Amino acid sequence: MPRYAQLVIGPAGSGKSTYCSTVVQHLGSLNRSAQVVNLDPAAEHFDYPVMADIRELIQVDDVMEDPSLRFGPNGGLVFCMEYFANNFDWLGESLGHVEDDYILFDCPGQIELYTHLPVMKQLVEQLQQWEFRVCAVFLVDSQFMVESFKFISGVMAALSAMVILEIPQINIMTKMDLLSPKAKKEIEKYLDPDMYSMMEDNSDNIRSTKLKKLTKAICGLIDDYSMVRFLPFDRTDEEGMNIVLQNIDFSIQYGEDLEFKEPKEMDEEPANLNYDEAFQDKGDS
Ligand SMILES: Nc1nc2c(ncn2[C@@H]2O[C@H](COP(=O)(O)OP(=O)(O)OP(=O)(O)O)[C@@H](O)[C@H]2O)c(=O)[nH]1
Ligand SMILES: [Mg+2]
Repeated sequence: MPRYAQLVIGPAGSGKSTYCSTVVQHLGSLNRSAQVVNLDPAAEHFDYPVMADIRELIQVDDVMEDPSLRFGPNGGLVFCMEYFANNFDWLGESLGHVEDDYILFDCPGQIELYTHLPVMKQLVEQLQQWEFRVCAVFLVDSQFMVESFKFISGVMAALSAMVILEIPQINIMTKMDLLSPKAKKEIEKYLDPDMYSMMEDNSDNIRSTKLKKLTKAICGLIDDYSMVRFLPFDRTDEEGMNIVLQNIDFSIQYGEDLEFKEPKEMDEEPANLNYDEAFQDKGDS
């Protein structure tokens, strides 16, 4: 039987730890069990019960205080993650082997982990060897996405994680509950973005012709290949959370084996919604 994993990633403060605790609670209310592993060696606060905590293996404070290392907070975190990559046995022992596991990994927010360092890719490969079906859940804070250029840089960050990890990725805009109804309406255009018109709207702000051309080329590439879109995540909206979960479950084929063993009733709803259908439903409502 496969095991299932969500790698919860995204910039610092985007809401990763809050997402993990909200989703675990929500799954509990649906009678589905899920566990969380904290992979942030600098974590100070989270309010979910942990199945395993990287701080048992190594802590950033210890690394920073070590006189032979003398790292600052960011270098310290990179050191911790490299140490972790050399000690995956610790994670293997902590996870044990329970069939049908569904585990959320609450990852650190440093962007360099998803742009050029190999550790997250190594983690994915290790989990796949342990028979996990892994997807990435990339979070961005909706508060920062109300302007086109901030949005484009968020898209690029999501894309860089997609390219480096090479696994299915669901991109999510968090903290939707903090938006006013007007801002919510405004942000809808960013969920399934038309990058060409976004570029047109803002191209007057760019003075350099070369930069204008480059931005246009990037927007065109993203749009032509429909590479990045976002699902809204509002922790106060159960229906919306279900749509996010359906997309994630679909990407890791959660439930396929269960269906195989227990044939469905004729009139039963399909367990997995197609990504487009789910997105369409949300867009229409
Ligand atoms: N209102 C609201 N606040 C949120 C939500 N998600 C996160 N927050 C708040 O945003 C802040 C950061 O959230 P965290 O969950 O710690 O973010 P994180 O991505 O784990 O942060 P790092 O681990 O430091 O990178 C906290 O004050 C949270 O309470 C949300 O959906 N709604
Ligand atoms: Mg966190």
